[in-house]
This record gives sequence, C-alpha cells and structure tokens, in this order.
Amino acid sequence: MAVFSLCFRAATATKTPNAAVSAAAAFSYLIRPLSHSFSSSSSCSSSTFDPEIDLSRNKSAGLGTLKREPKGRNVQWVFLGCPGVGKGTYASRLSNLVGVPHIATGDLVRDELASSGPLSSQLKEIVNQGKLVSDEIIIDLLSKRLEKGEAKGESGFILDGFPRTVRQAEILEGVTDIDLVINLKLREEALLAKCLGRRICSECGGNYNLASIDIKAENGRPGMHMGSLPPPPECASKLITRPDDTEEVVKNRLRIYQSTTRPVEGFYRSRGKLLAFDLPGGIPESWSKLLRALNLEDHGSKHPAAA
Ligand SMILES: Nc1ncnc2c1ncn2[C@@H]1O[C@H](COP(=O)(O)OP(=O)(O)O)[C@@H](O)[C@H]1O
Repeated sequence: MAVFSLCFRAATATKTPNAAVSAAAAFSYLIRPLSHSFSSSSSCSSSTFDPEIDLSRNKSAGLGTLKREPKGRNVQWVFLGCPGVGKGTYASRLSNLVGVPHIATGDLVRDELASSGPLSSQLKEIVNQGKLVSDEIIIDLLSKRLEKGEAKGESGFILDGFPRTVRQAEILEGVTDIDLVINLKLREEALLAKCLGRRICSECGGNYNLASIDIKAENGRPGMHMGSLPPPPECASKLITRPDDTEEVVKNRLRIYQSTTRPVEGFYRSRGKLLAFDLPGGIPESWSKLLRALNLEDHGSKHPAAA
C-alpha cells in the first residue's frame, strides 16, 4: 500500500500569505509518478466527440496498469468540468469500478455547512453566492478527509471539484502525482438545465436529475438527448434542491469556472495529463464510451441511477 504521510493541515491554519503552499511542502506521498501523454481541446461545451478521447494508442491508461500501480499505489485521478457537467456522477461510478474513494470537495463543504461548525456561517454566504471558498479552507477540509481515509487504509482517490484554481493545482502537484485529469465537457445549452434539474433525497442523499434535455440537430451540429434521472418512488417526496442551484447562482458559478478554473485545464494540459471527454448524451450514451476512452471495462457492476 502506498505510504501516505499527511501533515499540512496544521500548517494551513497559519495566516501567512503562502501558508497553503508552504504547508503543502510538508505533505508528502511516497509514490512514483505515472507518465501519461494526453491532450485536449479547451472548450467546456462541445458538440463533437473529441477524437483525443481514443486512448487505444496509450495502453498505459488501462485498468491493468492504472488501477494498481506496480508499487501498489491505487489511481489518483482528478475530474474537471463545469458545474452541471456530471463530474459527481461519473467520478462516483468510476470510483466503484476502480475501487478508490470518490472525494468531492463540494460534498466536504456541504458537510461542513450542515455541521454548524465554526466555519459554517462564513461558508454559507460564500457558497450560496456561487463563489469559491478560500484555498486554505478547502485544503484544510480535504486534508481532514484524506487523513480519515488514510486511517481506514484507503489509498488512491478520484478527486471531484479539486483543484479549482491554478494555485490549488500547483499545491496538489507539489505534494503528489496525479495520474490523469479527466476533463468532462458538455454542450453549454445543457449545463444550466442540468444544474437546475438537480435534486437530492434529504433522507438517503441520493442524487437525481429531473431535467430531460433534447437538443435538435442544427447547422451541422448533431442533436443530443439526455434523459432525466428520476428518483425511485421512496425518495420522490423527499427531494430537495441545493441552495446554490438557482439560475442566478449557477450562472455565477459558470462564470467563475470560465475565469478561475478554466486555466487549470491548461495547467494539466501542459503536463500531458489532461484527457478531454465530450459527453455525447446522458449516462446510457456516455458511460461505455467513457470506459472505452479509459481502456476500462465494466463487467456488470451495479450502479445507482446517479451518483
Ligand atoms: N476546490 C474548491 N475550491 C473552492 N471552493 C470549492 C471547491 N470545491 C467546492 N467548493 C465550494 O463548494 C461549492 C459547491 O461545489 P460543487 O458541489 O463541486 O459544485 P459544482 O456543481 O459547481 O461543481 C462551490 O461553488 C464552492 O463554493
């Protein structure tokens, strides 16, 4: 198992401007980097199936090599993509398949909000406006989650929602080797509708989506269908909407993605780690193609309708 020593949480609590960076220097994994050579286009929304997702030319991306690295380390992947693109859904499915934890920083933030801890009221205002919380806070929450996982013997991860700034990416790069960054892309017309259609079961936490999207073929662009992900009957009366999934806030989050997170794509592209995947539709249309792009196979494992 990978030896994973994490000791930057305390340091991130300090108030020096470069606290997170210097803290990160104290955060070390004893792992060996894998080398991948992927590239991507830069758009978050695209109607075409990106030919660069065909990794058949790069067999090292397959489960055989990536699921468990020769020294015994599990995969360390990152999911990038606009709000509403489906990062949580696909990251969760892949984490079940590959056998590593799916760690979503948005979930860590929401857990912190629900805990009514000291950060809670400060975070509430930021999150409900669709803004990003500070790098220090997010790294602190992520560190705690990784420490807990380490104590339980977890190794490897699929990160969803982190890094979201170039500074976060630099910190992460400084402390560990990310094997692969999957950049999910979906047509812009679908993103807002998908965010507004999101529902969570207040009892079991299941994620569903009421939006059913049909985009007609136009001007040489193919049409696209994304079915809804309806809740099972037992959840139907318990659905809630995230407070930051209102139209105004989603539009703000999309703007922040363009200005602040988009450069993270370039950060990983220049390091040859970025794999662009244009979602051709909903889960039925996309899942098997994503697996093919990753040289993975899913031998009938059971998935919930949504992450
Ligand atoms: N890496 C991060 N850096 C800063 N803020 C974050 C980060 N991850 C999550 N957040 C906060 O949590 C909110 C919800 O995150 P998430 O569930 O990932 O949203 P989205 O659906 O926009 O991808 C974000 O709008 C932001 O306020």
